[in-house]
Amino acid sequence: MTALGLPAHVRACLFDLDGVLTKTAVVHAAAWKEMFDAFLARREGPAFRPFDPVADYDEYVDGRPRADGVRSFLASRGITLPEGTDTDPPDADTVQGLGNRKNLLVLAKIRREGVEAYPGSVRFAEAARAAGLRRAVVSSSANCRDVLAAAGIEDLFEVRVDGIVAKERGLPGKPRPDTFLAAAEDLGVKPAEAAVFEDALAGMEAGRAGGFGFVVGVDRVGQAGALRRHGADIVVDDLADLLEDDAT
Ligand SMILES: O=P(O)(O)OC[C@H]1O[C@@H](O)[C@H](O)[C@@H](O)[C@@H]1O
Repeated sequence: MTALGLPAHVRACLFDLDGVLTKTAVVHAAAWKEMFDAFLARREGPAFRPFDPVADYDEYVDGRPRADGVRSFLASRGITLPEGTDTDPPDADTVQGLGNRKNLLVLAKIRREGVEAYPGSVRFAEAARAAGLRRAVVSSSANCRDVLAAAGIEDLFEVRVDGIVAKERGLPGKPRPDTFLAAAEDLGVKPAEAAVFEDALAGMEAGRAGGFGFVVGVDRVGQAGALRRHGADIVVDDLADLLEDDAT
């Protein structure tokens, strides 16, 4: 293990964004809940079963590209909607319309509340840079670039593979490993030389499926066991826990 708490063969770090670098997983979860609950109430009446912002979010939505999250949660309730197109208005009951509605809610929340980076993640990424490790952000979010900029941390990363880049390159999102593999390739390292940092179960699966050198589960919500079952080699509460000078 190195001073960064990583195996010696690791030459690059591939960081998820929401919930790993920035405190935005809860913002996404709240926006998903607001959108799905309004949709379910309209469709099923007042006795509808609400979206659970922990269990449903983790299982069906977290870490996946936006439209995949819509489809996957609706499928869990036995609902299929027409796909629509990405220009659908936010009141259209299509997969894309629901996704657009949720995105407006996320953007409004981010505008209102701003974006904060986790201080421990910033210190870890700075330590990785100082140690000569390559660094990428790998996020399903189409808002990744704006969130990095709002948190003031975009300069810490050499490569960004996000929802927009994935769409341009035709890469399937997490839980498939393709976006992480593309980031490793862009950084010039083999998957076995890269460590993946993820808080989402879908991200863990992507890390395992891609044959990466080390998979770090970041547990912000008390799901360490599930992260391990989905592929984490190690689980930490915060990236600062990996730094030698923070070890107790
Ligand atoms: O809707 P966006 O910003 O493109 O993000 C897609 C997904 O990005 C992931 O990073 C989040 O974990 C999900 O909650 C989110 O739905």
